Amino acid sequence: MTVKNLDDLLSEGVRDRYVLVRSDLNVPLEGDRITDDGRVRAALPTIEQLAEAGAKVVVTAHLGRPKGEPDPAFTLAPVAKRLSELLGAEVALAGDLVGDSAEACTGALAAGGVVLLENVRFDARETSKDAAGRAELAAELAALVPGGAFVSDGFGVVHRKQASVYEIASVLPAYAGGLVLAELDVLKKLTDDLKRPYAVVLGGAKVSDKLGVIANLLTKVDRLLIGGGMAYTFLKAQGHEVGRSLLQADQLDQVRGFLAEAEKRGVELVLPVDVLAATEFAADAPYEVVDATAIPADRQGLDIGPRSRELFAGKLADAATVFWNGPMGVFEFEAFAGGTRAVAEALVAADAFTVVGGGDSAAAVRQLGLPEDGFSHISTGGGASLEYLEGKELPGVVALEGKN
Ligand SMILES: Nc1ncnc2c1ncn2[C@@H]1O[C@H](COP(=O)(O)OP(=O)(O)O)[C@@H](O)[C@H]1O
Ligand SMILES: O=C(OP(=O)(O)O)[C@H](O)COP(=O)(O)O
Repeated sequence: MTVKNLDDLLSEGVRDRYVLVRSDLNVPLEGDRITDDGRVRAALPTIEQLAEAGAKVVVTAHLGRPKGEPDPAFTLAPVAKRLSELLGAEVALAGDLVGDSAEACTGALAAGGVVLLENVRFDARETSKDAAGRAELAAELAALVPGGAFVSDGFGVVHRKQASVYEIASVLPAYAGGLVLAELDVLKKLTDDLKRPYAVVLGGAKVSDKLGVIANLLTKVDRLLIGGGMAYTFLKAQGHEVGRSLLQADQLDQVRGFLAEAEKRGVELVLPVDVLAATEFAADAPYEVVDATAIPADRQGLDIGPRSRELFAGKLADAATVFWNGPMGVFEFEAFAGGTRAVAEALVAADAFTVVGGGDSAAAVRQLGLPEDGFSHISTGGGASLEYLEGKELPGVVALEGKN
């Protein structure tokens, strides 16, 4: 891979030069309170190095999945505030992405200053399927930073073929940021120097996205443990009722295929045997422990149950390598955090190379008070890590290759 990196850019000299940085600042929020600032902290070193070298730093990032138009619920304002605190210098938030406010803010930047553009997904062209639309937005972003360079540092989003991740690298001299390189370096160990048994644990709520990686993972892993919101599509595919639990009804056939393929390949596919079935999606919802095969029609599974926790921990105890993405339940609610805690504790206890990936999974580990050094690596990217482990090319990395 011939990719220029941040050090190359710094050694070219950036004083008074614009640098557009794509970071992943997609943090969990409760109202306007950031519940875990891990991604902001992870983005900091690149921004700091560029500012210290006298660049005019323009940061672009997304928050959540707004519908391609401005939506105050997804403003990056809390992130700009946190970034300012961590940086110890004011980071202005432009009121838009490529409009008058962005032009004014970037135009007023002094050497060493940092500006954050408003949520890049407020513009429908960012995530558009139409490459011409994405290219147009990339050109508008580039116009904000005349004579500038681009640093790709948002590891959590490198699997997305989006304007600020992919097309932008064709219109500005492009460099890989330290975070992207560091993350790829660790993940390489899971592909090039893999110790077996190799277990992957999947959960979380981005079920449709992450079902897509399973076909490939089945060719690589010894054990696949499925919990979280992902488990119910598997239970349903086995013919069980899942009540009002999260379900990807249009992918049941695909999941039946995974079950058959796992059996054929001798991959141990482990599903929950019991779940906490709640009356509603709420922190104080009444719930009961039920067999995973007998979820009442009016209930939804919000966590894996005690027998499943033991089962999962047992399957992880003698693994040599574990990759985990996606909480086992709605860990944000104390009553439904036990399954996630059990898996996290099993990883800490295991004598294995352990990687946790994903915004919420990493947040869960920290919020539940587990020691960060109990894991070999905590990655900022869930989907990005999974697609790398699948052996897929990551658009945000491909875009950097052979540039400059
Ligand atoms: N059984 C479940 N039902 C609904 N949501 C769930 C369930 N289990 C986990 N979740 C939710 O999944 C979310 C995280 O999913 P995801 O974004 O896929 O993980 P990550 O950010 O680590 O990649 C959390 O907010 C959690 O509440
Ligand atoms: O949170 C993210 O990914 P993750 O949940 O897979 O870790 C990234 O910010 C990417 O967000 P997206 O999945 O909405 O493209």
